[in-house]
Amino acid sequence: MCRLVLLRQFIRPTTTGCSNSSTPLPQQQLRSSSRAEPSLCARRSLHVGAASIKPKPSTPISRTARPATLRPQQQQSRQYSGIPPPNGSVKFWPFFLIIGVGSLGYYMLAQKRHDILLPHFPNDTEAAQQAVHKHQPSHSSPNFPAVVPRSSSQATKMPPVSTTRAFSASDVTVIFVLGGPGAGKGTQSHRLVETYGFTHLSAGDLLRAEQKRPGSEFGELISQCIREGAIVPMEVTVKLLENAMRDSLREKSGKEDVSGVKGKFLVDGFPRKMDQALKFEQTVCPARFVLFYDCPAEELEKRLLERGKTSGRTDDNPESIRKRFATFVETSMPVVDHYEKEGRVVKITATTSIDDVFKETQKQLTERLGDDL
Ligand SMILES: Nc1ncnc2c1ncn2[C@@H]1O[C@H](COP(=O)(O)OP(=O)(O)O)[C@@H](O)[C@H]1O
Ligand SMILES: O=c1ccn([C@@H]2O[C@H](COP(=O)(O)OP(=O)(O)O)[C@@H](O)[C@H]2O)c(=O)[nH]1
Repeated sequence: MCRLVLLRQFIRPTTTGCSNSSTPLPQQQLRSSSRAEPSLCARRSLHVGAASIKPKPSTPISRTARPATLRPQQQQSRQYSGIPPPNGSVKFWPFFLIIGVGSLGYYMLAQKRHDILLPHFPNDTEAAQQAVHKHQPSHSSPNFPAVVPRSSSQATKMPPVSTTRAFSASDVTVIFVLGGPGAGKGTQSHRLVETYGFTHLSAGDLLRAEQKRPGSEFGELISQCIREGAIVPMEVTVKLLENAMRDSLREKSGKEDVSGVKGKFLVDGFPRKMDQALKFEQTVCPARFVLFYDCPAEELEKRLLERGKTSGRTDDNPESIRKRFATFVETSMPVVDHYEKEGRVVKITATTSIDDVFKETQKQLTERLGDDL
């Protein structure tokens, strides 16, 4: 894909040039940077070592050269350092007391920090994903996203993901809407809602709403992922989408049980990672196809910086944009490639005007969906 090539060219110099980038560093880069650190340390210690082991003029001290007797002042000071007290017992308890109190203080501080901090989010995006994936899905909170209080012993748990499909593809039409950040997914989705009555589910909007929800167990995790341009663990996003679909069908039908209720959904900005794609199609509903808005990085960046003037989003800034581009190329494009191999991608050039992009979208959807549109 020529646009992809452009995007890859665009991000390469920035991602490889920044050492504190949150995007996944190529393994080689990681390895070389970890090799560089010891050598820096080695240089430092060499420097210190050279100073400390500088040979002093040798003045051999022979036993015979020592003064035979100590002056009274010296004798007194030695009583406090080396010579045992008159009663013969050395007092060790103050040392034990200090060590004991110090250890207890350190332990309490460590416990407190452990409770306050969410899973440590390292700079490397892939490492961050691994860190959060260590938290296994909980099988005891079926009403996610419910208010799950964080007790001191409770780590962040992922919501459960069901193993059967929540909706039937014969009732529900799902179209994934993908494209780089700022490609116009949201803009085109809104138009499609107005014209065809789709239900628009933006994964990013759902995550931002969950982030703000008082008592959300995932708020801090989501906020960190979004700022870092990383992908929130799929359990969270898949469950949010499933819940939103169910809510929409319930609202539409006025029934609690939504089996047999028809609906058509634009799932915007999802799936951004292969695991999400597979999990959603296995457990929620298979997608009909992917609407992919193709746009070069230069244009995306221009649009995002413009949007950032008014969006209030924590990730519409140059640093986060760079990270999002890298995540898009490395993690999300393989999803598009996967669906393309299956003949399930409808590619639309997103560089023309909003109206023209929409006309092209309508044309393609009509061809694909026919009466279902
Ligand atoms: N075809 C287009 N031409 C110019 N600007 C566009 C176009 N499509 C969207 N935009 C603008 O670009 C910005 C990003 O669009 P948006 O739909 O929010 O992108 P996404 O949902 O893909 O992140 C918005 O400010 C929007 O008005
Ligand atoms: O399935 C998703 C969709 C979004 N995000 C996060 O939400 C951010 C914003 O996504 P959105 O689709 O709102 O914005 P875009 O980047 O497309 O402009 C992304 O960078 C990710 O951090 C995520 O983790 N999983």
